Amino acid sequence: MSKAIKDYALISDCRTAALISQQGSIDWLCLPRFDSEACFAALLGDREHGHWQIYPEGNVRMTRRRYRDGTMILETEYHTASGTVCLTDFMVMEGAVPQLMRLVKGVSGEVVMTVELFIRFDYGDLIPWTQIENGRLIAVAGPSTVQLTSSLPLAKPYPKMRQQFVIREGQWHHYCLLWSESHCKPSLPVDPLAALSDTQCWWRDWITRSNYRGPWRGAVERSLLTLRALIYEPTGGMVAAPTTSLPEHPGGVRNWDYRFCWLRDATMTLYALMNAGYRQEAYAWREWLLRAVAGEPEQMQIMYGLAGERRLSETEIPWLPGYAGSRPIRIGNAAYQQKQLDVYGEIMDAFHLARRAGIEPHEAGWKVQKALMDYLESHWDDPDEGIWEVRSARRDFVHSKIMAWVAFDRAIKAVEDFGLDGSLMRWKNTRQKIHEEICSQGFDSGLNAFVQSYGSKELDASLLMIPTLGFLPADDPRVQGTVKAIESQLVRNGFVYRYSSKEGIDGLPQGEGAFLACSFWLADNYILQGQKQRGIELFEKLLAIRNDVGLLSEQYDPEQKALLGNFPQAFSHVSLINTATNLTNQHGPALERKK
Ligand SMILES: OC[C@H]1O[C@H](O[C@H]2O[C@H](CO)[C@@H](O)[C@H](O)[C@H]2O)[C@H](O)[C@@H](O)[C@@H]1O
Repeated sequence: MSKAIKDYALISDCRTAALISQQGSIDWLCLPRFDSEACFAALLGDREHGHWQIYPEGNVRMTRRRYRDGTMILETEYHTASGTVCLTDFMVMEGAVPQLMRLVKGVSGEVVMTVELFIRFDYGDLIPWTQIENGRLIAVAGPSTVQLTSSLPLAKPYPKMRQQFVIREGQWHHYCLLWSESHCKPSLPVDPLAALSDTQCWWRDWITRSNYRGPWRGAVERSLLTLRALIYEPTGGMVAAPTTSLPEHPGGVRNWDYRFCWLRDATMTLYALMNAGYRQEAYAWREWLLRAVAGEPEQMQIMYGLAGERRLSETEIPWLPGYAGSRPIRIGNAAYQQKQLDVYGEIMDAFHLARRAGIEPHEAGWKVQKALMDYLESHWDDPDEGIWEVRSARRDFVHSKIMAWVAFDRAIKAVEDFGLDGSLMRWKNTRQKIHEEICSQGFDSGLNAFVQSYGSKELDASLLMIPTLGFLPADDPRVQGTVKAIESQLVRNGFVYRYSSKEGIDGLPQGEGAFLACSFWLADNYILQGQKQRGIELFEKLLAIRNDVGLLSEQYDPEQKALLGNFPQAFSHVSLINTATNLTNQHGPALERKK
């Protein structure tokens, strides 16, 4: 049976990441990159699809987990009848190759520990050739070698490695799993305690650069660290989440691969990081973006691989049973071929925010922005698949049109406020035309609300972003009407669903959870409307559903009280940071981006 998603914690070396259960089992690890094949895939199948567990033998009375302050180093303490043991898990930062370190420390008494290692390459399918060589376990298959070293002698690995050892108060042992290319000689593992200290310094140096000082500092810093953990250090690209196919509905088909860089998710992340004072990441992201979108504007994609790869073809993996039986398991994401007009607005907004934050302008950057604007001038009125990436017919999504308006608005501001050259009059005319069109075709006076697409009677929670984007103020009656309508139709148990779950709305079978980012956006609206206390209540309700180590997935089932969808998801953590910033800013929301 699948463990609850909330049972997992994340460790990362900003190249790849692992998910570790409360029971000390690493059930998800792709090597060497976030988007590589998994060598532990028990998350989407059974233990035999690959896992690595270190756990006390016998009865565990209590388990306590936490990250070391300001780091992505996980400490899990197991209290048993005979003693207490602490397992410290982390990925080594800045190692030559990915290395996952596990330290076992005796805290009190003595505890018998069991170690079980089952390496299966290619998402649980490929049985590696495994042997013990010079005290090291070496597993080879195709392009990858995984090597395990330890302070303890290793047991024979056929078909899996299973061993026990006793740990007494004050003792410690370690295991190190190291990846290398199979045609190369495996690298030497680093010293575990030196690696622990260096990795701790790396994360703490990073988090001390945060300028958030409000009352939700713990939650904000954990979210910032999570976002940082999802940035692929070698290129500056960022994955939406480190997993594939964690379902939006248990047993359902809404299972997607999120191990790619969405321009939308990345620009929103950049916004949150810039607000928190992280400029270096903004520079790295800008360079990544300029490389990824280089070329003809009409060939720009809505998402790319970590290094800007363009072909992300979606395939299904038939051999994995899926999380809670949720199939198919998808590798790749067909959304890369979609048209989503909002990304132009996201990019123009991100560059605008960077200019406002004093990040020095970039000549090539403005050239790219102007080329995108040229393209958008003749395409803003095209129908598209929209922010939610519907897999049905293209429509005139109101959110997409609003983001087209944002693109022109920020281009105009680049000329007016920052002295850049551009077609000011033409852009102003188009901005006005889009605004008028949205207000006449995207607003339903019967519902007194903006609707999902032109002529539709459906609501859409993406429209909660209208005031934060500066399209209309929060006290505009049409915005207030939209918030009211969303409250009455899309809010259940206090959580916001992104749109109606009616058959045919998005081309997929029904059934998904409340969308957490949308729930944070509702809190933003309360704050903008001056209802700060209501905003705080909703925000704290959302904080309460984070798991024990502060992580959120994409969606939530309020009835089952279960996190759903890929985990942890950047979108949710970005929204948490933004709402906290909004609430903390005494002089009004920081999120009003129009200025
Ligand atoms: O639910 C349908 C779609 O779900 C995914 O998209 C969602 O995640 C993206 C990454 O975080 C986000 O940018 C998008 O707004 C969300 O709707 C999936 O990637 C799509 O293929 C799928 O159609």
